[in-house]
Amino acid sequence: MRLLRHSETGYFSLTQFPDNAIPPYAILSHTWGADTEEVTFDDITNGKGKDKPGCEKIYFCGEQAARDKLDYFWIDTCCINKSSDAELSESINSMFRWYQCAKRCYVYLSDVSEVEQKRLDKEAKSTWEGAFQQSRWWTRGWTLQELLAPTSVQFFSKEGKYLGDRQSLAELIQKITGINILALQGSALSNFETSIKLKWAKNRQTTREEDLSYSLLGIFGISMPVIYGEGKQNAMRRLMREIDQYEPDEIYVRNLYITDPRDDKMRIEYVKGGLLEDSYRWVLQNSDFQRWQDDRQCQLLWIKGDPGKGKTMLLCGLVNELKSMDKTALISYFFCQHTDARLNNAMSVLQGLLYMIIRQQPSLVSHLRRIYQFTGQRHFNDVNAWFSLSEIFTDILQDPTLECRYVIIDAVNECVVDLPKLLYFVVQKLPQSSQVKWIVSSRNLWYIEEWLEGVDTKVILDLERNAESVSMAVSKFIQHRVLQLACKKKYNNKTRDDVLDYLSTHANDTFLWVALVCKNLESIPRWKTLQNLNAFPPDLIEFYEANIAWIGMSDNADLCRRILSTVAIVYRPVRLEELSSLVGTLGGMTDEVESLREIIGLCGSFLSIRGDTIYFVHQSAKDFLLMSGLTDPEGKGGETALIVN
Ligand SMILES: Nc1ncnc2c1ncn2[C@@H]1O[C@H](COP(=O)(O)OP(=O)(O)OP(=O)(O)O)[C@@H](O)[C@H]1O
Repeated sequence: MRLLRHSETGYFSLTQFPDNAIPPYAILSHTWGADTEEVTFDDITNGKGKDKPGCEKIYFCGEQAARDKLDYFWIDTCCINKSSDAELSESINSMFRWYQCAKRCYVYLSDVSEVEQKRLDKEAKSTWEGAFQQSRWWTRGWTLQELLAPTSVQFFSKEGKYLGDRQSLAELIQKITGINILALQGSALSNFETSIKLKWAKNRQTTREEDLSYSLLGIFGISMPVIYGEGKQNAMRRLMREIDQYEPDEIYVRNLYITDPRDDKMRIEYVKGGLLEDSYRWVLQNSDFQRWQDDRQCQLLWIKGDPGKGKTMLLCGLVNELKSMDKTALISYFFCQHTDARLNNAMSVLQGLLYMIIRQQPSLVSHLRRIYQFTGQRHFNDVNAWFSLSEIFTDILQDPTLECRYVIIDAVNECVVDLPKLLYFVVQKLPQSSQVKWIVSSRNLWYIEEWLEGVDTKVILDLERNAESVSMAVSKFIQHRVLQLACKKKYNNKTRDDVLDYLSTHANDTFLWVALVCKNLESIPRWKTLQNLNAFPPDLIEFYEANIAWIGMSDNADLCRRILSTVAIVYRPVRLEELSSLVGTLGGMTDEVESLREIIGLCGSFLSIRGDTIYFVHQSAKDFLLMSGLTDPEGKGGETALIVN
């Protein structure tokens, strides 16, 4: 791959790197002007092209990359020597990967100007949105993969002003392109059907007609020779043939799909307010962790701790760390979640782990094919499904070509359906998978301990025994969150320091408590912060009790009580529209979804809404409601009453 960097002359120079030694780089996405306007490979090699209009975006990209501390960057106009057919063909087949591996992708929108818009419409609140939606960038063929392949896509106006990124603008981009929001949030493209991906590409244009097909190679994860001159139809026919060849096995993997744990990890990190490295990296220095990592005999690391001690976030961090320690290591993981019926049973765990392994090492699909080619989808649902899947998993674990080095299961205590089956599976598979290291996390529960007791090759990392490290991690979390709060709520220094001090002295080494208190402070007017601060009790249970009492005193106590008791006793997360009828039968109140949304906000320490679904902010909130006797299953007429006062 050939990369650009600033040269000593103040212009740019090109350096060729072998595939295994490519430095971190940024990449530009843009639309091409007329050929004469763009700076070419020859221009850069001969130090020319400075007066061409296309030079502006090269300067922009270089400067932005420097701001992001990246020395190198790539631009298609001048990093490919297009006079070489071989290089052009190789570049077209590599392009998706190049965008995928870039640290940052900058989308330079030459037809979106904040300044011009402001001049035209002084009243306009959103100065660029209209032009953004109309930009030519959305109509071009190649820009589809440039939007979807990179992990970080940032949009800039023609003045180089940052407009937002793919994540923050996801809803608007979905509206413009019709692309599924999950794909915009980074979900693997293999999760989307061929017809859907073809729909995303429909109505896009390319200068050369064959590029309509060539620009989709990476999106479908295939490669084929580039033959300019073959025409649009032939190129499309060849593309479809390649896709069809790959499809039959794809069906087996899709049938396996319950969830993509990579999406779950992204969602969990997002919902929990973002992963903070400073609050989990202590584990890398921990002697138990190091023993597990260094000693070949130690296969299982069991991370255990009380509610809200940061286990899930620790595992999210460990996935990242293990990946960056060994870039070739394949990791399969699963995050159990009691509140989600897709994520709370042993079968889903197995399917999720297998799905991740096969997605990353597609050749292993042969183990699935062997069993399922005669039976198809039904086999995944019948009474023997667990046993045949376990057999497939065992075969995969013993496959000499297996590249999977780590299997990680978070929160096994939240696997409420068939937990013994799952634990039996883990304990039994350990000796049969000597090249794989396992991590399991759970709360401190005797029945899990009983299951894992017999494993000789395990190391226990007990968070309660590492209280000092956890305490420091919580302190860093407090500092981070309070600074965020202070910034958002515009606290003065005294308020900020008082909040910091209060949280530090009362956190009791529990992340969750801090997270919940900060969430509450977010919804309190700035001037009431100190007044309300001392009302938060330091203990998690007390915290929930205080919140229940608080809800009890509010004008909407009855309504909140009904909602909390309904959501607590139903088996799966409730959708807003379902709740309206449930609560309606309880009290004949409004069934307006938006009103319900607001009312749910009043139960904020317990409930949150994602999309249209209501979740407990944390499992412990639900545990608290169910176990502390605040729900009364004997309630009248099948209702469950929550005693608030
Ligand atoms: N490293 C971290 N970065 C950012 N936030 C964190 C981190 N660790 C913990 N938190 C915060 O603390 C909260 C609780 O953490 P987490 O859910 O990981 O705890 P847990 O031990 O898995 O709890 P439980 O056993 O009850 O499931 C999270 O919602 C998050 O807000």
